[in-house]
Amino acid sequence: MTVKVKICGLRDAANIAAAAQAGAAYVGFVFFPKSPRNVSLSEAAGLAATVPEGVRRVALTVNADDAFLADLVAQVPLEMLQLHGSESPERVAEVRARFGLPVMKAIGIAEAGDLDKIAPYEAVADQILVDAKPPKGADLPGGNGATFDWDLIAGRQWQTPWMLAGGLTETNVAEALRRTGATQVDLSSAVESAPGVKDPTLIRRFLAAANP
Ligand SMILES: O=C(O)c1ccccc1NCC(=O)[C@H](O)[C@H](O)COP(=O)(O)O
Repeated sequence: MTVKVKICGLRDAANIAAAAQAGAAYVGFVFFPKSPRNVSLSEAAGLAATVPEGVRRVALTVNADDAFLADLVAQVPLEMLQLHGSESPERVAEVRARFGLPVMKAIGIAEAGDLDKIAPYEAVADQILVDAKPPKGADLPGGNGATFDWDLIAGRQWQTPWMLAGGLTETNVAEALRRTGATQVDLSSAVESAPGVKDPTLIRRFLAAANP
C-alpha cells in the first residue's frame, strides 16, 4: 500500500514541484502570521495554481473566523481545510457546512488521555490529524518537529481517515508507520534547511523513505 504524504508549509513553486514529482499526495499552505511558513492569500493563490492535478491543496488555519475563511476559499483553489487551533466539534461542523470543503481537524497528543479528544470530531471531520502536542512555551501550535509516543496509538482504529504527524523524518518514518499502522503522514520541519525554508532534496528523501 502506498503511504500518502502531506508536505506542509510550502512557500515556493520549486518545492511544490519537488513534492509533487516525488509523489506527495497533499501540499499544505500555512496561514498563521507568527509562523516562518506563513503565506498571504495572494501568495497562496499563485502557489496553488502551480500544484499539479491530483495533488490535494490544503490550507492550514488556526481558529480562523468566517471572514478570513470566506476570503481564503474565494481566492485560493483548495481541496481541504486543516483546522489546527482549538476549534470545537461544533465549529468544525460549521466550517465544513459553510465553506463546502472537506475538513481535517488536528488533535495534539502527549499522553493517553489526549486520545479521548479524537472521538467527538469523528462525526464532523473528514480527516483527523493525529499530531504531537506543542512543547510547553512553543510559539507555534504545530510544525515544531516534536514527536509523541507512537505506542499510545498502536493498534488504535478510528472510523475517520487519519494522518500521523509530529517530528517525522526520513530516518524515523518507517518505524512510525510500523508502530502506528498509519497509512498517511504529514510533516514540515524535517524537510527544511532553516525554519520556513523547504529543501527539495530533503523532500525527495522523505518521500522515498515513506514508500521504499
Ligand atoms: O507549520 C507551522 O508553522 C504551523 C503553524 C501553526 C499551526 C500548525 C503548523 N504546522 C503544522 C504542521 O506542519 C504539521 O501539520 C505537523 O504539526 C507536523 O509538523 P512537524 O513536526 O514540523 O513535521
